[in-house]
Amino acid sequence: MKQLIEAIQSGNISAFASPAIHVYEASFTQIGSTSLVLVRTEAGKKLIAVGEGDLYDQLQGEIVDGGKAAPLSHENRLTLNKFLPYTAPQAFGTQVATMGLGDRLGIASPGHIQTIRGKDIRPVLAQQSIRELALTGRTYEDVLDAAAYAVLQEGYKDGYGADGDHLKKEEDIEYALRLGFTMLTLDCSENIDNTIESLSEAEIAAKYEQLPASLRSHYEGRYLLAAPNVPGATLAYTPEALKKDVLIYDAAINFMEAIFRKYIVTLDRAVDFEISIDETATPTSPEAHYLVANELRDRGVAIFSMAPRFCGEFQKGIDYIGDIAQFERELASHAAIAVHFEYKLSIHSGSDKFSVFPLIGQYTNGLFHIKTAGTNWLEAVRVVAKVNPSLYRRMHQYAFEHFNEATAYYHVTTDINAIVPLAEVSDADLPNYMEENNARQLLHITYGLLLQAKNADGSKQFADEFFQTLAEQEDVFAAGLRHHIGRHLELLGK
Ligand SMILES: O=C(O)[C@@H](O)[C@H](O)[C@H](O)C(=O)CO
Repeated sequence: MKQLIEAIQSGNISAFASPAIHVYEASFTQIGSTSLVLVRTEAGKKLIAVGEGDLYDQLQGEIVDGGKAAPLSHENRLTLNKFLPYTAPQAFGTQVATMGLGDRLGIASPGHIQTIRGKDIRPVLAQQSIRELALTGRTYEDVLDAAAYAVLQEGYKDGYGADGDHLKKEEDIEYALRLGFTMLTLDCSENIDNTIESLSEAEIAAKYEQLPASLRSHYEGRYLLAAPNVPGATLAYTPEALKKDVLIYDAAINFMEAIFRKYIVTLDRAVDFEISIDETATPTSPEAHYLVANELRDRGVAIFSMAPRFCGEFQKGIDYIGDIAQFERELASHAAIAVHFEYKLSIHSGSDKFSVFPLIGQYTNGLFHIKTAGTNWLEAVRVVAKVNPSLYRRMHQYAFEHFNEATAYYHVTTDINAIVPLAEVSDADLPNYMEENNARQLLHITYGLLLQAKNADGSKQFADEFFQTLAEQEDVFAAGLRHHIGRHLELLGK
């Protein structure tokens, strides 16, 4: 360590070389009289600080050879945020394309930064839903810590976001905001009445008539007397369709407004407020999208992005399923509506939707928000399949045996019996599972079960070996992300 300390003191860390210590040269930073670098040793990653001053004094660590070796702790991350503002998340607003790069493991962000750096799009590195936290056993503190240290490690100073994703409960919104999350994705699925879809026209009319007359005349006056004029959007309301949309979305619109007034308007900082109506059984027609957006604008609710549920299937970790011509027609209207109301269209379950990425880039004019998460986990699984076949086989088999349990969390149409049996696949061919939709979804939605699985003695059945493998293959994992997420960006026109 002494030679490293001397190299840092001289500001010439590129001259330092050691088989036991990998220095992330891009992390080298000088603040006042403190010099700082992030390194990887056999014992894991740590900060090495040299010099004196507030930053040096406030970092918690042990003195080694005249310098300070500090853990990548939550407390030290908060200190770094104070002295290195670029390590704290920021809101981006509606005028720059953004990409959610959900990292369920806390080790993918370096590869994400290497992929996105220099492109006309900004990363939301700290994106996790409460569902993901529950399944991985992580906290939002963990998510922010991992993203901030990755930003330091890569010396990335173009800004990153932190998205409290698919938040339904006020306590979760308060939790994310308290920690400084800069994006909130309000999941309105529990306020959207999907039961309306199964009613007959007569039942819908009868239910609609039970609404207050003032509410009915409000909607009828705004949407039936004249078709909305949104350049690029094809919108036509019929009395029957309007009644259905009012019954499906009115309560959700009230929920959106209530959360906006209670949590967003009262903030002393910018937060990107996203409305998510994608995780519902009801596809969002362009007319329904316009109705929700128009009501929000007239209530003074300003949003950063809206995530409709598109026609067809945006399932996890695999390409679009559906009629691409219909998707294109409706996408044109959805994108035009977003432009009209001055927010970005948000594409959830954006992982691997390669067949429609060019359309999304085209119709949004490159101004969109897209979310990925599962595909980043699957790139880690791909690395394991390549370098640790025994572990992959055990994980695959466990996922197969527990698949039905995982379908409680994610909507998929996977046929696990179509997956080639492990016994018929050589070690060399295991990575090919990541090219097959059913296997991708098998390994995708069971991530929580796999990471939390325990042996009889309480030890982790896979997680420790999984993370050790990924730590040994850090560069392979980053290269895989650069390739795979790079393909996403290329097809999106970035
Ligand atoms: O798995 C989750 O809960 C999230 O990744 C969620 O699916 C996210 O909003 C998303 O769409 C990622 O593609």
